[in-house]
Amino acid sequence: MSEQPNIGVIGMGVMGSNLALNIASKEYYVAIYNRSKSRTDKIIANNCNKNILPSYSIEDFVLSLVKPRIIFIMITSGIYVDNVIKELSAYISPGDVLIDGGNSFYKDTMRRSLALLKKGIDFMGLGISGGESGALYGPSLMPGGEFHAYKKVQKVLTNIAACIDNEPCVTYLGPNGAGHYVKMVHNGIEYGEMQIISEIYFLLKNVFHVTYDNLGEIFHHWNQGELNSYLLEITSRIFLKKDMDNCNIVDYVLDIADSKGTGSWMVQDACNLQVASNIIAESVFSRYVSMLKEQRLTASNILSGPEKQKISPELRLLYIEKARKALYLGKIILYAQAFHQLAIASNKYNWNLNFKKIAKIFRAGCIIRSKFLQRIIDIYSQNPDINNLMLAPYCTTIINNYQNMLREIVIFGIKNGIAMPALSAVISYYDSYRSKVLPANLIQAQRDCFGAHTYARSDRPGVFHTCWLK
Ligand SMILES: NC(=O)C1=CN([C@@H]2O[C@H](COP(=O)(O)OP(=O)(O)OC[C@H]3O[C@@H](n4cnc5c(N)ncnc54)[C@H](OP(=O)(O)O)[C@@H]3O)[C@@H](O)[C@H]2O)C=CC1
Ligand SMILES: O=C(CO)[C@H](O)[C@H](O)COP(=O)(O)O
Repeated sequence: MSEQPNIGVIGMGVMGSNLALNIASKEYYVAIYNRSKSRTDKIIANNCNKNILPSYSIEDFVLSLVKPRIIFIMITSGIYVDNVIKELSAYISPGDVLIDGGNSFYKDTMRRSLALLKKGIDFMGLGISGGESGALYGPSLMPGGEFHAYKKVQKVLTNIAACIDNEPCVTYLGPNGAGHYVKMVHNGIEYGEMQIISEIYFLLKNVFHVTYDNLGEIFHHWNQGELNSYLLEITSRIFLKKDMDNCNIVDYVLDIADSKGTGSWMVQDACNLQVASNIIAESVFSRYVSMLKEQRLTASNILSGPEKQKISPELRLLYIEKARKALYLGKIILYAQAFHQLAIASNKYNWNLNFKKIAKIFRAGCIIRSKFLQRIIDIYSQNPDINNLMLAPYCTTIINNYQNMLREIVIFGIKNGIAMPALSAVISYYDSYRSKVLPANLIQAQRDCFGAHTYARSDRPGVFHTCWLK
């Protein structure tokens, strides 16, 4: 080990502290710095035998590191990252590498890369997934930046990343904002999966009267098959978690979902790219509706819904299996949308994203790790240029077998007054995507009628305008 730290980490919150410990555990000497001293002191007090050197000013922190310096910035995203970069700029030197490992907006990363490149500083936007245990034991890493900068940090990233089948869950993704874009899409998928799982849970609980204990068992059972995923696994365990009075804690968790921005960025970006990521949009909007708790309480006493159906035990069993299939189908179409958005963004920004490699680094360490990712890898191995994952033979077979179950589940939810925004979005997107003809002809005619926007015809080439009201 060198006498001076060779890696630095700024930000000793959940992610930064665990990442620093992970790096230190791989025989690096790590310098740490946190805005508030107390967090730094806590890390040092709890890890006195580790290769960690605390600093209490940015200047001391930077000057403690051997050149070329590798500095991870692990702080709250937004303007704070600009402020920290500004503070660092007074002490760092050309050739040093700054790595922003937070959930930064990819356009901020593009801007920061360009500005720092002019000063000879390499900047990488690094998506990190895995939460606190991932950061500590091995996350999935999504690096974007100049390739020569990646080469400087490749070893440490490879050493700290999760590993599966002897392959580290890190790969160079592309220049500037590519890494943070992929992380944003990862989070969009995370939102979508959490939402469709929640819709299924809510239907089973409120219409089929499945208890939390049974939900835990059912989800655990589902997790043994094609639906296997980290999110399903933690969900089954959440259902079963009891407090001291033997009550299921989840029952007492307030139904207001928070969000920190990545989901809404993905949806805003989908609109900018004109990509129909409606499942993720509904997942984001559902969190916003959940925030209207007071209004919902008032409305629940004023606005009526349907009577809930009475369910026989046989029907209950039948529908639980249909729900499993609806969930898997929802997941497949969610991924189809997310990877489509990635493809369009990759073209727009010339990132040349490799979708097979992206699916590979999602397989371990990260929040969306699941069995289905191997299917995606197989699909892109066979056809790297596939337009939409739904068109791959594996997905087509599942879709054709399961689509009626999804319909039944969504109809069942609607009939019983249970909102299913994301799963409804899945079936609507699916039906639109497979339609030879859509009602867009009428929209074009309306646009031409009120705004003389013109239209194309299906029977002959040209641009047309009609005086519709004369
Ligand atoms: N938690 C998670 O599961 C994941 C989080 N991320 C991302 O990683 C980043 C860090 O998240 P996390 O560790 O959870 O956050 P925490 O809230 O646990 O910690 C935030 C850290 O940022 C520092 N900070 C905040 N504002 C400033 C500022 N103005 N100047 C300097 N430092 C500041 C805090 O310092 P202080 O102690 O002084 O307040 C603290 O060290 C975020 O971008 C987050 O989105 C990415 C993947 C997963
Ligand atoms: O990046 C993450 C996981 O991958 C973070 O946990 C992020 O905070 C999750 O997003 P949100 O807080 O909006 O639910």
